[in-house]
Amino acid sequence: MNSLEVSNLKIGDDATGRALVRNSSFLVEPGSCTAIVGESGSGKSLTCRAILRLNPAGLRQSGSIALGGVDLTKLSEREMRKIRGRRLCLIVQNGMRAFDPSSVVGVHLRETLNRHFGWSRAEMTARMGKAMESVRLKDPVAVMNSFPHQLSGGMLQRIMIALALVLEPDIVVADEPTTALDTVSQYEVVEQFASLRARIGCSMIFVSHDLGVVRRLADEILVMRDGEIVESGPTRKIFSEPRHAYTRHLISAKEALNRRFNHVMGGDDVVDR
Ligand SMILES: Nc1ncnc2c1ncn2[C@@H]1O[C@H](COP(=O)(O)OP(=O)(O)OP(=O)(O)O)[C@@H](O)[C@H]1O
Repeated sequence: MNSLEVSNLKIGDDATGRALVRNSSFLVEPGSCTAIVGESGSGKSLTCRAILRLNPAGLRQSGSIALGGVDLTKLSEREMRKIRGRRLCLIVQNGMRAFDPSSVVGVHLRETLNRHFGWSRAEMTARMGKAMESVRLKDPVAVMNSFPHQLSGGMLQRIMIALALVLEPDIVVADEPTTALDTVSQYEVVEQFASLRARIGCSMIFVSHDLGVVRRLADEILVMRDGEIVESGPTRKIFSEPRHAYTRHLISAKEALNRRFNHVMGGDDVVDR
């Protein structure tokens, strides 16, 4: 597996001249998980999409993004298409948007696998079926014959994880993949992300507003605010010794919510007033 090194990434809006991501640099080591946290509009999604070169053309971008030493910003669109999916996999917040609503999901899955491997239709179906079972999707054949709107958000995210299991990318970029799910599905999907990493040894970039999820999955954390990385470091250190006032604010807001929840549920914690 390869590392991903983002150096001096700047993204700006040509139309307004606004700086949206300011000089971001970070390294994702092979096999490790880096979480990006920060308030809405801080530049998390733009950073994720920049890695896959999926930002709109109206946004100006500079800096380098090296996957295993190869600068992705220098590749042709044709070369980049071979890397998307096969080596870099994006999982977005709303599973419904990832799929073509007019086809059953099996069509989309086979198209993706067909682009990267020379497998027969039977082999693609067999591999997807096995991966779906391993992410606890019952009856893979029925799932593959369903339209996206017939499946729940949690099922669609698990299908994306199953696809990643088959593709075995170097890096999975997950942009708030659990935000739109109910609590039970969130828990199940987070556990499937953990097991995906353990099974294929991929690295992960995981964007989440949920610091509980971040604590469960991430080795490193980047805290973004107004397009800037204001703090970064190992997860345990960020939680135990947050240096930046904004990071302390994020952590204390999360702890206050936990205390309130425990209080409402009959626990002993005192509620902050
Ligand atoms: N295509 C675009 N053109 C102009 N500005 C954009 C574009 N996409 C995003 N922005 C702006 O860039 C900033 C960062 O957006 P981004 O989507 O990266 O935020 P985010 O941290 O992912 O927020 P959220 O948690 O709400 O998803 C925001 O102010 C947003 O309005």
